[in-house]
Amino acid sequence: MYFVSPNCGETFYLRLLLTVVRGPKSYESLRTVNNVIHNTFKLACVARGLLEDDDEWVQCLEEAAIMKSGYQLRRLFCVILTQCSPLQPLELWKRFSIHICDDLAHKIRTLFTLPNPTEGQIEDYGLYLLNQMLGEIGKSLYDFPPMPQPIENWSTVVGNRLIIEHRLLQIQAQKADTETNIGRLNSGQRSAYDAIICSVLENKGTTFFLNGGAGTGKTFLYNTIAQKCRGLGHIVVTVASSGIASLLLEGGRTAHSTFSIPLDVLENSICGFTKQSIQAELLRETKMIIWDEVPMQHKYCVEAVDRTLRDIRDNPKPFGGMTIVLGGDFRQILPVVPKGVREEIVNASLRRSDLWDDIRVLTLSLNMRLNTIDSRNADFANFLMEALRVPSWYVVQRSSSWHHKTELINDDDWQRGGVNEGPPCI
Ligand SMILES: Nc1ncnc2c1ncn2[C@@H]1O[C@H](COP(=O)(O)OP(=O)(O)OP(=O)(O)O)[C@@H](O)[C@H]1O
Repeated sequence: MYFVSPNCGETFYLRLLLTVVRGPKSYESLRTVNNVIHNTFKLACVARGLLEDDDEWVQCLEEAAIMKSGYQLRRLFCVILTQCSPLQPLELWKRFSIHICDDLAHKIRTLFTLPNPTEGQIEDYGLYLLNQMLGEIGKSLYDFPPMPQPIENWSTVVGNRLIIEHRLLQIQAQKADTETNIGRLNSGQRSAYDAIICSVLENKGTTFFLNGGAGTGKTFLYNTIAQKCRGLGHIVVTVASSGIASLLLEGGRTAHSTFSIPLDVLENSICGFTKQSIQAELLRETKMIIWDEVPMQHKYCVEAVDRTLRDIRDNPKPFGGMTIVLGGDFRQILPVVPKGVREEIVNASLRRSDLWDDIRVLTLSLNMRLNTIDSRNADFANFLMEALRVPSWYVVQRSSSWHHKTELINDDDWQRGGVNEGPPCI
């Protein structure tokens, strides 16, 4: 018998019935249980006790509703629909829609200037957003009967939802006290800030690499720059290579989800969205991209984004002529190359990319996390920096062929943009 995935809906339930009903003469006879003709194969399966109930998903949503936001619950509901084949999705929706849509009254008031949205409108907008999320993975609410469809065509009012999300960030930035944060920048952060803001305001399209060890205030600077530019009405896309780091950035997402970077990225890969998509429209409107923790990303990921931006913005300059702030610390995690040897890992680094030649490096060196007024803290911070810069001075050498110079983080090397022989860096 052919394999049918549980995601195939009625076809799956038909197949399930065919495995248990003896000698069926018609589709109707398959749907008949105890002389009752059921409307769908799924209901016939339920009547035969072939399916489990949705208790598991009820418990999951009940627990999530206590601590998750409306957006996170919509994502979870989307996963439950697409991956878990709930028996009665409509019942789940009816039971939890109030939680799943709990942020939407505010959104409708802000986006559509509708002062008092009704419960029906809120739920309808929730269905619209759910449908959008399903659309990202090639599904729609039609695939999960009897889930209702959104009645209102919110897209004509909303436009590009990604751009709208950024407009909300701009409104927040305009209310924030950006000037106070700018005033708090130390001299290294301030000169980096000036260079980046100058590139944005004068449309220079420079690509920067903000280099700094742990605690040197990179995240603080990213957020200050993003806030300033958003306050001026520009769109700033903030991403990080890991989900945890993206949470520290205002409006941050992972680079993979924002740019739809393929999981198996290759030398000539491009991002997984078309020139007509809403992502492309957002990136054409974007003034600057801030990308944290780039050293842990394979250089092909950054190159794929560069290639895609040149294409969708019809501009042959690096990253389509947009100001880009890449950042991170080459002393921290390097790209993961499955079963890769040292050369392969080093080769996968951004520093081995052709893009590196066009990158302007800005360096932060003052550790802002430690209270350096206490000299013991300062000494410890310096020790850590040294241990990471020249690890072989602090560990027993395994081979005489190892040198004191470290790869990727060697000072001379920064000037030349090349990579020396030496032990793997931490
Ligand atoms: N100019 C500043 N004024 C006041 N506090 C600052 C300043 N810069 C950074 N900080 C604070 O110092 C701490 C470390 O900064 P941040 O997290 O930005 O460093 P980082 O370089 O991103 O570190 P990591 O690489 O570990 O993520 C944070 O608590 C941050 O709020």
